[in-house]
Amino acid sequence: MIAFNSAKLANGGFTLNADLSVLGGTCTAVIGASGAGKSTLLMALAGFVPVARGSIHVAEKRIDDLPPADRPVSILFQDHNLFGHLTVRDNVALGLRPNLSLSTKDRERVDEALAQVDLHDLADRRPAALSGGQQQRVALARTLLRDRPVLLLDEPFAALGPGLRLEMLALVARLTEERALTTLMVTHNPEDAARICPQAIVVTNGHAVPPQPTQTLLADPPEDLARYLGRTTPQ
Ligand SMILES: Nc1ncnc2c1ncn2[C@@H]1O[C@H](COP(=O)(O)OP(=O)(O)OP(=O)(O)O)[C@@H](O)[C@H]1O
Repeated sequence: MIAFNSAKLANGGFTLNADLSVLGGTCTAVIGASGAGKSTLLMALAGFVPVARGSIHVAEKRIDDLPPADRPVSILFQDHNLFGHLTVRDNVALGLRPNLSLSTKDRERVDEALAQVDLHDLADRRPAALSGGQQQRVALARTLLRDRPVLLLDEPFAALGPGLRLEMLALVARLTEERALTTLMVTHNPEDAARICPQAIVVTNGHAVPPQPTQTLLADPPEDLARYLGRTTPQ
């Protein structure tokens, strides 16, 4: 479980207030207009945006005073930063050992992560010989190897076609359940949010609003969310 306690997040000159908690073991969407502060919320959890007031707890433990590397968090971005000269297996192994010096046990864990994202048959290929969706799965396997209980996804599948996007969403939903992860997913696509996230946080007017049921929110959105979703009728 994640809790932002009367937190004021200071991203340069931009401030976001968050006083909310997120259920563990499930996927929660983060939605709102461009520039509203969705990435700011995720980056504060990961330790790249400072908390000027209040605190952040994960599973009852205060984390906002920890350096990024010590936080129970891993992040997947849209730009997955794979290394072109390394095989799929080595790109994944980097999540575990940055110097690629692997023990037998490490190798087993890498193979396990590859199997979880159905990439074991492609482990010896280089990223250029993979589709966009397969590349994103390599990045996801590397993220999973970090074995952190909180998974942050910042518009990870925006560049993928509809079929691959649905495939990746299903994979995230499955891994969230299997590993009892607390997943926060920033998305501009309400259908993606509704598909795998029972609850959604709306970021608007300098505030992250506590999670509400996604279906209800999208069926009857407040005015500014309706405007963002393009559902307002012109006057
Ligand atoms: N380093 C920074 N210094 C000052 N302002 C920043 C910095 N980074 C982001 N901002 C501002 O903070 C606000 C929130 O940015 P953020 O990236 O969190 O929004 P977002 O909701 O994720 O947007 P998008 O959907 O476009 O990715 C924006 O107005 C942005 O211009």
